[in-house]
Amino acid sequence: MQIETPTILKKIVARKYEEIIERKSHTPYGNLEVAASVANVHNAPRGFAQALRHKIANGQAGVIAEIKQASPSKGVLRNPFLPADIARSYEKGGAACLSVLTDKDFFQGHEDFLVEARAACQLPVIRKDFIVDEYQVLEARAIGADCILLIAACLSGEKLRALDGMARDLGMDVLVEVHNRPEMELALEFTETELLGINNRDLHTFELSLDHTFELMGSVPSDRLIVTESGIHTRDDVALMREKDIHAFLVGEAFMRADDPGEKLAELFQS
Ligand SMILES: O=P(O)(O)OC[C@@H](O)[C@@H](O)c1c[nH]c2ccccc12
Repeated sequence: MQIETPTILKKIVARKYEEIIERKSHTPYGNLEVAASVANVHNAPRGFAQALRHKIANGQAGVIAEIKQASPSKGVLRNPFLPADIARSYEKGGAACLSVLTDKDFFQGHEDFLVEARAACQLPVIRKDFIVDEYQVLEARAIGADCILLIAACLSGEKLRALDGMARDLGMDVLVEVHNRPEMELALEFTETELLGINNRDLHTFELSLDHTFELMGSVPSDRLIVTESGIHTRDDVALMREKDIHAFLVGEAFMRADDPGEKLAELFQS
């Protein structure tokens, strides 16, 4: 199946392929394999999906709290930006998991931010990046990631299958992100993912509508966990989702703009 790749995403992914070539010449695959097996001893996967399920089983929302300095649509979101402090604040505020942007060129992220954030708390962490190559999956585990994001809009079915399988072999969970029906079908056909992210942000236009989640949720098998992504800003947004039986959330901007991100999390999600 051929899926149209949105424009900004095209730009990001084109740059990503260049970046991967640079990285491969700097750190050979073999070195990363060693680093990944060391990580499996010293930074064993913390169970990302399990942490979400655990919160939800206790009647709470499962919140993946994002650590993101900037975004292409909103520019700089937080300054100063201290990943370890933010991680501790999120843990205190009741987050289930963390999401750390590692893309440099478009989100001002860095692998070090993931390492610092994870070391500062007990929470499982997803590497948030544009993953299109096995090298990045290995790299994710090498820096301690517990989960990776795979964006269906920039991957073929075969590539999705390969990257999903590799992440699982390394002990990580996978969050597959979709934002329309063909992408949803691709995710369900080619991956074994338990976690299906529905992005409320249209990657063509940056336009946001929580209706994306409602429109797509009906085609998700009941054994999967839907994560509603982007554009959650108020207690009303949260209540609306929970009324429709959506209990897992990925939230960035609303927390990043708050003085105390963890306090903001508690304010939005405490019942
Ligand atoms: O900041 P928001 O609107 O709360 O959104 C968080 C998250 O969903 C968003 O950062 C995101 C969703 N999918 C992505 C893919 C790549 C980079 C970023 C993202």
